[in-house]
Amino acid sequence: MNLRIAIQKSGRLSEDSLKLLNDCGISVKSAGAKLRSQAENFPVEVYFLRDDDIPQYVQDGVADLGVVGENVLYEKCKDVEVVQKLGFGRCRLSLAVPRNSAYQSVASLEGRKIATSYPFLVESWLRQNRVDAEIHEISGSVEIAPGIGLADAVCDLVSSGSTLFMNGLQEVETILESEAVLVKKTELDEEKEKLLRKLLFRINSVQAARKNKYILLNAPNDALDEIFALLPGMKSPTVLPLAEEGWSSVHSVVPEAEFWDKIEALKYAGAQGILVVPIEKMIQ
Ligand SMILES: Nc1ncnc2c1ncn2[C@@H]1O[C@H](COP(=O)(O)OP(=O)(O)OP(=O)(O)O)[C@@H](O)[C@H]1O
Ligand SMILES: O=P(O)(O)OC[C@H]1O[C@H](OP(=O)(O)OP(=O)(O)O)[C@H](O)[C@@H]1O
Ligand SMILES: [Mg+2]
Repeated sequence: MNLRIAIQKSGRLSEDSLKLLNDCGISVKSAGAKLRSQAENFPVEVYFLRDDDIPQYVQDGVADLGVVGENVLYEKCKDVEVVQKLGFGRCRLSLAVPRNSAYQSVASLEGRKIATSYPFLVESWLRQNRVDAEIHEISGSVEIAPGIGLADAVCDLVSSGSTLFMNGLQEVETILESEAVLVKKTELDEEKEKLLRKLLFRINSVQAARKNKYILLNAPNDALDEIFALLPGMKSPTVLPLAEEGWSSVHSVVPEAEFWDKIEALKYAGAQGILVVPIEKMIQ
């Protein structure tokens, strides 16, 4: 019995999808000419596919699970269940117009032509905003459209904004924020659900580890109370005496997001020799 997982063959999500599986202790080789790969140490088989096809494959039960961007998932409207957000492939689906155009509000799109690979999402957004515009569907290189007279505006994915900039466009509306998600077929049999729970336990440990750092520092004993207040840790900090009288070593876990603020406060409280170490897995 295998869990069959569909991931993107080559593109923006491929490397992170494979890394996630590998960090979960599931060793899979990247896609070569071979488009199926059996993991060595977990009952998982990986299918390497075009990302657009993944929601359909999971809906049909050809694959049990898939890793896909929310942008593709919501465009395709397939009947699959989102199991977990994965924290990579972050981008937004945005409307953009030529930099020299006099865009003022959504109403400026009335009667205009919009080039996009996301006709369903754009259509729904236009309807919500009560704007009537024409959609011209193209499958790639969308940002070229206004420059060659194909459309007045585009709706495409943006992350750094450099593709828009290089093509003389400016972002004017965000219609969807997106990241990669793990999706599953709505009804899986009990044995596969059990494997999925096992996989999710590992994914959660990997994600928690990525969001936290292990911190070690030395501090004079009279500063410890203030330092403990800054470092709640998973339960409470570990404290070990140093060979030098009156000093201790403190170990704890700090969320990545609060990290720099904490370090400043710790130094101010008297901490020295602060070491910060990545965590490989974190089981809470
Ligand atoms: N610039 C970006 N930054 C971050 N994530 C992105 C970016 N562009 C796309 N993505 C995410 O990665 C997914 C795959 O993007 P990619 O450009 O590799 O797709 P593609 O060209 O359609 O690939 P395929 O050949 O599999 O159909 C997108 O659907 C989106 O979720
Ligand atoms: O805001 P930016 O950082 O410039 O990213 C945006 C670009 O990234 C994606 O294309 P990608 O580079 O993946 O190529 P593709 O069109 O072949 O999918 C997307 O379709 C945009 O064109
Ligand atoms: Mg695609």
